[in-house]
Amino acid sequence: MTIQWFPGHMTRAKRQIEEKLKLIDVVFELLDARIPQSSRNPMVDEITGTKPRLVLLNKADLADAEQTAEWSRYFRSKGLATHAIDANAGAGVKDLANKAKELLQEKIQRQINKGMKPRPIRALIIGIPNVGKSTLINRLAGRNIAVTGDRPGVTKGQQWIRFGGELELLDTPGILWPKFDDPVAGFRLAATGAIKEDVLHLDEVACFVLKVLVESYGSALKDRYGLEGLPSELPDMQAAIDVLESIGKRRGCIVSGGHVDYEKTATLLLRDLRSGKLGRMTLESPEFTD
Ligand SMILES: Nc1nc2c(ncn2[C@@H]2O[C@H](COP(=O)(O)OP(=O)(O)OP(=O)(O)O)[C@@H](O)[C@H]2O)c(=O)[nH]1
Repeated sequence: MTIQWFPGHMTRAKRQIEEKLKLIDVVFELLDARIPQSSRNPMVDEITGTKPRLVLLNKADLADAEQTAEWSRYFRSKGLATHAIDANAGAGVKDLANKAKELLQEKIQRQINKGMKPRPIRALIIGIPNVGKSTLINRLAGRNIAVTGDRPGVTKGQQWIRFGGELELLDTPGILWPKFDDPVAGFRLAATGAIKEDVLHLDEVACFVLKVLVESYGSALKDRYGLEGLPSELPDMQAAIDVLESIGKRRGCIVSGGHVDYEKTATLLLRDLRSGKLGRMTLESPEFTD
């Protein structure tokens, strides 16, 4: 679901997360592994403060594995522990308790030294819309539980979900707003489906995607649509439209008069990208973000 964010919403969302932080030991910051920087809330450091945090690169099954490794190195260089997961299929999810334990080692050791039995670690999942918060909560819970009531401004009784004997999770995630002020981040968010398609023009999003794909994943693009003579980069919008047109022709996205239906072609391209049919792809690299 995409929420329209206004300053009032942001303040409320921030306050709601700050309330939840009082209850927990560790934050699981969920990012989309295909766009780790663009799917990051711009105020997350400020909001989470000194609370121990684990960055989870979700949808890793759709991302370029080499790039995910690069991003993990990047976050580690910033002092943030990172772990790649696929909340849908469950890959990496069972390691979460151990990862959280590693982060809280000193605190746990102090409890043991005092002769106390360490209690389960309490965690909160936070992230922007569509990043996979509910999917991860449901996977950890081992069943579908309702979390949709936790929209900013909607209050709901909170419960703990037990995962094994060592981890407890708040059943309502913290919802953060995505980046708005950076137009390129906006295109990346639209490309992966994190923001609604009617916010940005579909064909513009498709042209943005094509530019990235031609430059980084040209052979996958060629193979998928049987394209010939694909350039190694797209210097301008017209060059991207030309590729979109070739795809439209190859896929029979034609309207009366024999013209290419750009919207239909753009929809097809974005559907293929989001479902992984084009292969595993990451749309931004860490070296460009600092
Ligand atoms: N391929 C893949 N898809 C995923 C993964 N995690 C979540 N999804 C899909 O991403 C979409 C959004 O997941 P949700 O769990 O609803 O995301 P959310 O963060 O709770 O979204 P909001 O309710 O809008 O805040 C769904 O179609 C999920 O099936 C993953 O690791 N891999």
